[in-house]
Amino acid sequence: MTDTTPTPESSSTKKQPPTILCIGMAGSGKTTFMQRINAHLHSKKTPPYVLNLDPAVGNLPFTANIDIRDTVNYKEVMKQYNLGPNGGILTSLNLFTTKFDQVLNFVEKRADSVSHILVDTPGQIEIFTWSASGAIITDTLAATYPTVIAYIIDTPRTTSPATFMSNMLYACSILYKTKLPFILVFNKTDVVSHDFAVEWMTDFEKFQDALRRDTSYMSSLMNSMSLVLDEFYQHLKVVGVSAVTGQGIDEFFTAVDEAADEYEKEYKPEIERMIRIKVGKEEKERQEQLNRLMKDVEVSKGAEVSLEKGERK
Ligand SMILES: Nc1nc2c(ncn2[C@@H]2O[C@H](COP(=O)(O)OP(=O)(O)OP(=O)(O)O)[C@@H](O)[C@H]2O)c(=O)[nH]1
Repeated sequence: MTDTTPTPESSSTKKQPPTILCIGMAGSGKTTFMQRINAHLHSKKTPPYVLNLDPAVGNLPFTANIDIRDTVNYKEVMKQYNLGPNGGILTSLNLFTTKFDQVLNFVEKRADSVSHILVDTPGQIEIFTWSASGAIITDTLAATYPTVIAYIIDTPRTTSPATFMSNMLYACSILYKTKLPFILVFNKTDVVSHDFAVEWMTDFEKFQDALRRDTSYMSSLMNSMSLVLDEFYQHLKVVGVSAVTGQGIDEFFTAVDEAADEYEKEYKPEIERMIRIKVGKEEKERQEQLNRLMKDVEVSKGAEVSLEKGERK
């Protein structure tokens, strides 16, 4: 019988489908965007594999291959653990994460036949971005698949320099936390074009002008922070889309392809290096434990320990 277990080399050279993690503030249009990109891939006859990680979503306008709601009922979790809505969502995500190895097995079985893996995250952004389970899910997916963050922004609600800046700072914190290729998706461009945002990101003076016009108490704080963000913008891809009309979706997928290439060239070697360090550390600890055990055996001169005295009759 031949052994079909993939070696680390064969699995790392196999082309894996890019994973798109959709993250965004409540109401930014994540679910509508997921519906749009899912429909787009189906229309191209390159269907994706879809995961829904939002336990509180009422009506999902697309079919998810794996839906957290099939595993945990967040209203029951709220009752059982006496929690409010956010605690209920977080606990449901934690419970689901304990089974994530099984989820990965399902994904792996289909990885050869799907074009992308799409992941919708809970509406309350911090539940995914600042929780241990969110980090475990992100890191586990990113260890195998070229994983890309699609950060969805509600463009019409980001036109003031203050909201724009807070949104960018939030995106910046997610970029540095996940250390993954990042696409800023300016959604709802059917209502307001994202040109102002591109201008602010590429021309520092233009953003400074906008800040000067903004007389809110935050403007001096933002003035200094905008200098920091200039460096952050270098690491981003920016696209404007409308999840409702479908405009900009082709550009979004071009950005995903580029981000997936970036993952292979820059991020994957770093992720593999971190995994090697972790495995090396575990191996060292195991070896130390073994050495301690061998020492104990030496001290007792290998004499057998009688269990008879300790047995209760
Ligand atoms: N005009 C316009 N409206 C949009 C677009 N995308 C989403 N919306 C609307 O924005 C609202 C929020 O969209 P959702 O897809 O539910 O947003 P969400 O981020 O999943 O919201 P949560 O469930 O709170 O996480 C809905 O009323 C959508 O119809 C868009 O591209 N253009």
